[in-house]
Formats: sequence, C-alpha cells, structure tokens
Amino acid sequence: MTKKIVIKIGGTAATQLSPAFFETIKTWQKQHAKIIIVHGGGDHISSLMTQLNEPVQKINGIRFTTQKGIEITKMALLGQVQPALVEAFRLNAVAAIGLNAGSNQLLTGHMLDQDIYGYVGAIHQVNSQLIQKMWQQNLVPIIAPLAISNDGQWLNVNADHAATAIAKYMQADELYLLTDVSGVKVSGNILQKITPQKALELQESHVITGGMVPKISSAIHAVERGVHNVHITNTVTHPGTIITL
Ligand SMILES: Nc1ncnc2c1ncn2[C@@H]1O[C@H](COP(=O)(O)OP(=O)(O)O)[C@@H](O)[C@H]1O
Ligand SMILES: CC(=O)N[C@@H](CCC(=O)OP(=O)(O)O)C(=O)O
Repeated sequence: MTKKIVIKIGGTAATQLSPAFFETIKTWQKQHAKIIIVHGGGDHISSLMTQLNEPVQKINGIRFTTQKGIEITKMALLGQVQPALVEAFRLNAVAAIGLNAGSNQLLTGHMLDQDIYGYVGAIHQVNSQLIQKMWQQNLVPIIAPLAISNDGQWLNVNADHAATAIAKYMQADELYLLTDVSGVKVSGNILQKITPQKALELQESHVITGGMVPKISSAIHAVERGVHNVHITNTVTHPGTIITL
C-alpha cells in the first residue's frame, strides 16, 4: 500500500537538513511513499519583522499578525525560506516544487480569532487534486504555512497546524514534526510513545510550553483524525516521541 508521509520542517531545522535526511526521502520514494513537506520559518519572520520595525508578539507559540505583519510573513516565507529549501532539495537530487496558498487555490482558510491573533488562520480546505498531480510527476510539494480566505485575505498559519491540516486532508499515515529537540521531554528524559490522552495531560500540567504547545495540540488533533503516527523529533532517521492511539 502507498504510504503518505507529511514532514513539517521548522525554520531552524530547514537550514540544517543532513544528507541522511535526503537519503531517507529517496528510500521512502523507492518504496513508493508519497511525500509532502510543510515548512516553517518563524525565526526568519521574526528577524525580518525586527528589521522592518514590526513588533514580534506570540501567544502560546502563535504569532499575533497585523496586515503589515502578513506582508512581512509572505516576504520571509516565500522570498527566503521556501527558495532555500527548494534549492537544498535540488542540490540533493530530490525533485521538488515550491507551492503556496495561492497556487491554484491550494490552501483555503478562515480567521482563527482576529481580536486575539489578528490575521492568523486555520486551513479548512486543501486542493488535493493539485497535490496528486505533483505526486504523479514524482515531485515533492514544499508548502508554505499560509492560507487565503474565501474573500481573498492572506492569513498566517502556524506551520505545525498547517502540516496537521494537510496530513488530515490528504489522509496521511505518518506526520513528522521536525524541530530543534529530539522529542518531548519530561524531567529531562525524552518520551518514546504517548497516547493523545497522555499528551493532553502533559499540556494541561504545563510540562509543555512555548513552541511545543502547537506541536502537541497538532499531534493530538492529527491522531484523532486518522493519522496513524505523529513523530516529534529532530530528524526523520530517528522516531523521536511518537504520538499514537
Ligand atoms: N516538554 C518539552 N519537551 C521538549 N521541548 C519543549 C518542551 N516544552 C517546551 N519545549 C520547547 O519547544 C521548542 C520547540 O518549539 P519551536 O522552537 O517553536 O520549534 P520549531 O521552530 O521547530 O517549530 C524546544 O526547543 C523547547 O525549547
Ligand atoms: C500564526 C503563526 O504563528 N505562524 C508562524 C508561521 C511560521 C512557523 O510556524 O514557523 P516555525 O515552525 O519555524 O515556528 C509564524 O508566524 O511564526
């Protein structure tokens, strides 16, 4: 059976992809797996905002985004992070294509809560036919975490949430949330396997904070919506913490 694998690459992880990462992608492709990359780029967005005198403000790992903020977010994601990632794939001989919300209506979303987050969205529709067409051409789609609303407003989407929505929509088997830590830590130890119930408990007891919050809520959501395994790890060659039923 064809496996579908969604890999979210955090902003920091995107600049440090190893040869082993690309070898793993090639091995999965030989096994006929279908792969989607969703990239982050929070660090790039924050530094461009600072350069352009736009305040950097996050609420539980989600960026408060003004209209000027959304323009800067597009500049960082589509002008800096995505082209660098597409280039890394080219250099490592994996055929890939950079896509965004506007690519034939790839990602449609709605505003989360304008009063709290500003122009931040949640994805509710994915042009799955476009992704299928890319797969037929053996291209790996590399997708930016943005959405466009029904009335044409661009929205900033947390990249963990974007990867989860795409994994759910494409009925993916595996979701990798690559980050700068090798898994979820409790008292300094990396957990190997946890249920969504246990993940929720960790979240509620504040063992998980900052950027790990959207990852855990994404993992819970993904597993409850049919994704078999969610991996929180720093590399695809290591399973990290697996969230599974
Ligand atoms: N219990 C925890 N286990 C591991 N990391 C945690 C935990 N709680 C908070 N974190 C933080 O979450 C960070 C990962 O989130 P973030 O920096 O937003 O990554 P990314 O940019 O890859 O999305 C870790 O570097 C760590 O500082
Ligand atoms: C709404 C929201 O928070 N959007 C994120 C999108 C990028 C992202 O999530 O990047 P990382 O995965 O590298 O953190 C942001 O503006 O930072």
